[in-house]
Amino acid sequence: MSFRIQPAPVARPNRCQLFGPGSRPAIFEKMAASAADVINLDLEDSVAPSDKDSARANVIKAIGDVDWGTKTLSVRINGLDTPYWYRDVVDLMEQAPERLDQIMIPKVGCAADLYAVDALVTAIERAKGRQKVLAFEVIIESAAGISHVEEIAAATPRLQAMSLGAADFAASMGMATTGIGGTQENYYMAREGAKYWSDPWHWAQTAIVAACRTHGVLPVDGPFGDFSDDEGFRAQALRSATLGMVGKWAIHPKQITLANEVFTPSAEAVSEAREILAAMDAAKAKGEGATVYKGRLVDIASIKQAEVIVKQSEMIAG
Ligand SMILES: CC(=O)SCCNC(=O)CCNC(=O)[C@H](O)C(C)(C)COP(=O)(O)OP(=O)(O)OC[C@H]1O[C@@H](n2cnc3c(N)ncnc32)[C@H](O)[C@@H]1OP(=O)(O)O
Ligand SMILES: O=CC(=O)O
Ligand SMILES: [Mg+2]
Repeated sequence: MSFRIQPAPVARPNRCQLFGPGSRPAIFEKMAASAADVINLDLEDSVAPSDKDSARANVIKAIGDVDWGTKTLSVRINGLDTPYWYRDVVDLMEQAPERLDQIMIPKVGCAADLYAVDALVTAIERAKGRQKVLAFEVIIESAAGISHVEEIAAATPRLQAMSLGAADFAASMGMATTGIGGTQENYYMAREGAKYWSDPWHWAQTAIVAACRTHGVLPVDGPFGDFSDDEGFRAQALRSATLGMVGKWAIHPKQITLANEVFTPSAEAVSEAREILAAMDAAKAKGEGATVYKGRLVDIASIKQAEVIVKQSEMIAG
């Protein structure tokens, strides 16, 4: 065990991140009125190259004009492999009001990618006298990104959240699928004539969670493309929550309720966590480090597990 204390991530709800193309301003008010914790106005892959300039202008106007309430407001800029990203950063930082909370940097492949964006953002913040420190979030969605995930998580104190982007990740890894997230038909074990489906995203998710938890960054599950498949979305989200992720993207409004349900600890889970804490208080009062709760072992590690659930529920309740 390291003597270093694991840093806590930013204390804000991040159960659902709702995406919408910057080229579709008609939905901005609907996004603002939604129950998502985070809004991602997209300048990247949902915007056609011919619309990049107008989408950027739409987004900058909407940051000031729309009432985003208490939501975390984020803009996904274009990747560093494109000619668009520097203009995204310069125009957002020079023209958008300080209501903008963070930018999402896609297709990050190494820590130096974040160093470059940080340098540009820092220079403009100083030049323009911006008071609010812009936060960053990143998408791990390439072979390089997952290979360097730990150095990316440590790259800058601006970094608040990291998502797995299943679509680009699958493409970069050469995975034989066009599905965005969820169960993959051909990823199964066979035994005695039956198929047992496994989870091809699991290893990347756990790598992201470990890197994030080491460096105090929120780990988030990215898109689930088939928005007609509620059961598939819920199963994917439940797996992500079980692994330690705090939320999931919605690429259609009908996914918001599903994400919020999964990533809000249930009343039963919170009440059981509180009972475990009470059982351990009673054990400690008797000088014991371990006791029995509902027929199973609970000990000092169980206190930390229970506190994760209680703290998450208290933070969401505000
Ligand atoms: C792999 C990745 O990078 S994912 C991230 C990038 N992708 C995106 O941002 C895509 C986000 N989603 C969308 O653009 C759209 O939801 C689409 C294209 C998938 C579907 O759009 P539509 O065909 O309009 O969906 P649909 O007809 O079911 O919409 C139902 C209602 O929700 C609204 N709506 C649709 N998408 C959104 C959204 N993202 N946010 C808020 N409201 C929305 C529609 O305007 C419509 O409203 P109405 O009932 O008042 O008319
Ligand atoms: O950007 C997201 C993805 O899945 O790709
Ligand atoms: Mg992507």
